[in-house]
Amino acid sequence: LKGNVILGEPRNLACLAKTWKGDGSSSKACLQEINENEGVLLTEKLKAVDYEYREEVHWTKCQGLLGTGSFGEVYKMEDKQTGFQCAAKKVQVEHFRAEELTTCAGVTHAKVLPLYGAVKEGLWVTIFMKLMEGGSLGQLLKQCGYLPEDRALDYLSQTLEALEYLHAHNVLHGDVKADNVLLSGDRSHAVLCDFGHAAQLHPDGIRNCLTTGDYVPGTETHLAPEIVMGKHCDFKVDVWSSCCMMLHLLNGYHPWTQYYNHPLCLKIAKEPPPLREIPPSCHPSTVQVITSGLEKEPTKRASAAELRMKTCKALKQDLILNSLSQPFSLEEQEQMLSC
Ligand SMILES: N#Cc1cccc(-c2csc(Nc3cc(F)ccc3O)n2)c1
Repeated sequence: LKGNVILGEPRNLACLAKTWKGDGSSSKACLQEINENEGVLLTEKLKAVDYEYREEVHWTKCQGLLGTGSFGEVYKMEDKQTGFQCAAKKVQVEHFRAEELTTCAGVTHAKVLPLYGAVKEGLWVTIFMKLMEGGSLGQLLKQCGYLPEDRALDYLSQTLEALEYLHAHNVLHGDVKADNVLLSGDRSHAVLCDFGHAAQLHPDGIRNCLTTGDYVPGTETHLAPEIVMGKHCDFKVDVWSSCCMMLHLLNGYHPWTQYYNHPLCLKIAKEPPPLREIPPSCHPSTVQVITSGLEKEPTKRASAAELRMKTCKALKQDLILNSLSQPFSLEEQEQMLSC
């Protein structure tokens, strides 16, 4: 069995990933394809052996399912040689989008989940990422129902930090939601993950239409009006989604779902923004944040950078007014005030 798995650089992974386009699953699924093993590992902690990196041979899943990502399930895995553990998402080749890797391969930012590499083995692509002990924000929400206002603001602020960086690098995430925000063990740090719906926008500012080509829209309840109307889209679609996530964090349910049945896209296009879903208990500065991010007209909508500033101001207001009631550690309060 020959393999072609190397220790390499993000750019090597980005160009190899483009050859993994889904059409391999058509006529070319010959025997050679089934046993093919190629990829790029970006860290020494994952070690290929004689250019091979195969499941059960060089790495193995440990414990159960961590979660479900876009187009594939996520497992905790262990490298058999080094004992290093990380997260791994297995995607069938025909559902694999090269953008999942090309958009985030070269990205290093404190609020974006680090990529450790990706390997194709037969008809499967496995993507390796840093393990986040705290699980996803979506899982935290399922456990505790909904979040207090300042915790929600803090996670929104960290998500907007990631979006600010990605947008500055012409990357649109495309599926911002609580399930794609992962937490550190103590749940104080949040990182954005899962670039399965990401797109690289051309910096010349011409807005792209996301409903053409192989683009698969993100989560319906979080889709911006311009996407459901098939209009040209830009980074502002992520800002809209981040405020849909904020409503989800505060209420414990996705926007629109308490008022309408599926398909929701017609309502998202026709109805005013779901501002009535902002809890009445929210501080005016928090209302202002969500209102600025849920502007239907993208040109009027706040950018990720602008919304992060507003979120930080709201946090400071909230913290000062509520500092006694929230059981935040002093370190956490300092972290929030520093944002
Ligand atoms: N660690 C971890 C962990 C725990 C729970 C959910 C997730 C999760 C949700 S989407 C997600 N995507 C993802 C995970 C990978 F390992 C590699 C590529 C991915 O797109 N992961 C990760």
